[in-house]
Amino acid sequence: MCGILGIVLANEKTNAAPELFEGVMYLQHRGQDAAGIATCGSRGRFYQCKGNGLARDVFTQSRMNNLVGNMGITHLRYPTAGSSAGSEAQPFYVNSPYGICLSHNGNLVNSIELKKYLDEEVHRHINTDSDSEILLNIFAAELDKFNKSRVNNQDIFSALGGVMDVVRGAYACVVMLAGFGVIGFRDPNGIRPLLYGERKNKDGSIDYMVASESVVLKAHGYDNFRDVKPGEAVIIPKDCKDGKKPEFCQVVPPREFAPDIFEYVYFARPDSVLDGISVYRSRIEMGNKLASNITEALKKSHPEEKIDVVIPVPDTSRTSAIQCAVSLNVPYREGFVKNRYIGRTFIMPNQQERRSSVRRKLNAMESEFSGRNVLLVDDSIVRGTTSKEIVAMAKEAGAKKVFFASCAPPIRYNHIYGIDLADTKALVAFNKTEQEIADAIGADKVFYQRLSDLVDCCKTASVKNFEVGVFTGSYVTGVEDNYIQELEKIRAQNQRLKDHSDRAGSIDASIDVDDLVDIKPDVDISIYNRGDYT
Ligand SMILES: O=P(O)(O)OC[C@H]1O[C@H](OP(=O)(O)OP(=O)(O)O)[C@H](O)[C@@H]1O
Ligand SMILES: NC(=O)CC[C@H](N)C(=O)O
Ligand SMILES: [Mg+2]
Repeated sequence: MCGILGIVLANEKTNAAPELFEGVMYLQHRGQDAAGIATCGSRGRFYQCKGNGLARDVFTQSRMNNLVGNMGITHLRYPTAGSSAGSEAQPFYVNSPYGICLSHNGNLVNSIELKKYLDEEVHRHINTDSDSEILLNIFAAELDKFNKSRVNNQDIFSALGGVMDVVRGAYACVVMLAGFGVIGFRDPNGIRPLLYGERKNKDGSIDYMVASESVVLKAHGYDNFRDVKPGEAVIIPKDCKDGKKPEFCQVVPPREFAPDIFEYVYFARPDSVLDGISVYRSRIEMGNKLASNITEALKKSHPEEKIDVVIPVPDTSRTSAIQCAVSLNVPYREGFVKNRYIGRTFIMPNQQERRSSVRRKLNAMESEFSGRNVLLVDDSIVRGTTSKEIVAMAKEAGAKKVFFASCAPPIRYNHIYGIDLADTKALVAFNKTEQEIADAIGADKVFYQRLSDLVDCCKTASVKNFEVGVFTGSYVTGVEDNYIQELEKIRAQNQRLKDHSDRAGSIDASIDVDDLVDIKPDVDISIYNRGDYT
């Protein structure tokens, strides 16, 4: 999960950067690790600012002043392949052919094979462990095949067809071609979301936006918006006038349409509508279905007990928890107060930080817990970091019995398209029964949503299937045999590097030579990924 956004403004004299900055503020929840903006000026030159940190820290006023041009793209990163090094912040850039910048949301499951192809067949240099850099170079190599000094829309659509034929996995992308325009495209299964919208100006001209979530489009006055379809691309020319306008093309036939159900469970903002499905309404339904499950299960396991109060685990579960309480006819109380200055803990880069952040983020009010049987409701239990701490805090605050309900079914498999989890052993539900999970997090009982119920909460007449591999272990694109092992290897290597540098204040002499050959600088040092965040 990352946030991506692209804008082309009709007025060629207006800079897109301020609106790109405003826009990423609506997508920050999709990635807290790194942020980047690239714009393109009237002479076809790119301007870029990217680095580790939240958008508001990376995009300072002085850096923004350098970003000129009426079109641009952005990225908010939650690293899911490679590492969180500054050199892997996006957008990525290649100078040949034509000058291309790319922002990518998703993961490529055949990145190892693609990297080999780039090296051995088309001789392109890959400078990081990011699969997004691979994707950019595959697109560049496809465009190169035309061997033209200038490409047209048809060439770009054909090149994207070539990309979609060889690349497997999840990818929603915004791309900027120097002096040409902004391109949006979505993988043939539509795993990650992408929307397109138009905003009419007073003089009749039109601005265009492509973004990960509808909330950005809506907030910026873009209407007439729609989802990019699986396997579809849109090209927005840099100068939409004199009859020039965006062009859509179904570049490859769509495959099984399977948006990631985790967008509805956790990733997306509740006020977004993705693929015609309201995230908010789906979460309300999750609360309803969960309540009927709980009533049934509690009757069997604890017939003598009753739930006194429903308490959400802020923030994401709130919508479902309220509805769950209404359905159960039990009072809803905000027993945990959230510190508004702490971000999402799940997408923080390391376990130690995640664990301490849960306590800093949430504080229990004794008055709401003391002497009561509480039902804590969360959207999901993944590593169990949050639930373990939360249950302990509820008990410390005097709760009698603590039941823990999850709006998603048990997560027992990797999420290969967008959660930073290579090791299934890190999942609290891995190889455990529900009672063992309850014991592991210290709860008296856990309640899980059924998968069929979760699908029912989200589906519509036009979207019936979802990517649910995280619950079943079966993924819509399949996975290369060694893909997960390779991700694990890179992660372990990054962790060793980090441990060494944390201990010594810098890389120490005892570090394994194998690690040193792949050192990840915090500050971006490569010329073609040049950042201004120093
Ligand atoms: O089992 P875990 O590994 O702890 O992961 C699950 C938790 O992480 C997320 O919260 P997060 O703090 O990221 O964001 P939120 O404030 O949007 O709920 C999610 O909403 C769960 O609470
Ligand atoms: N979460 C994402 O979409 C990440 C995109 C890409 N795989 C990266 O790690 O940078
Ligand atoms: Mg949460």
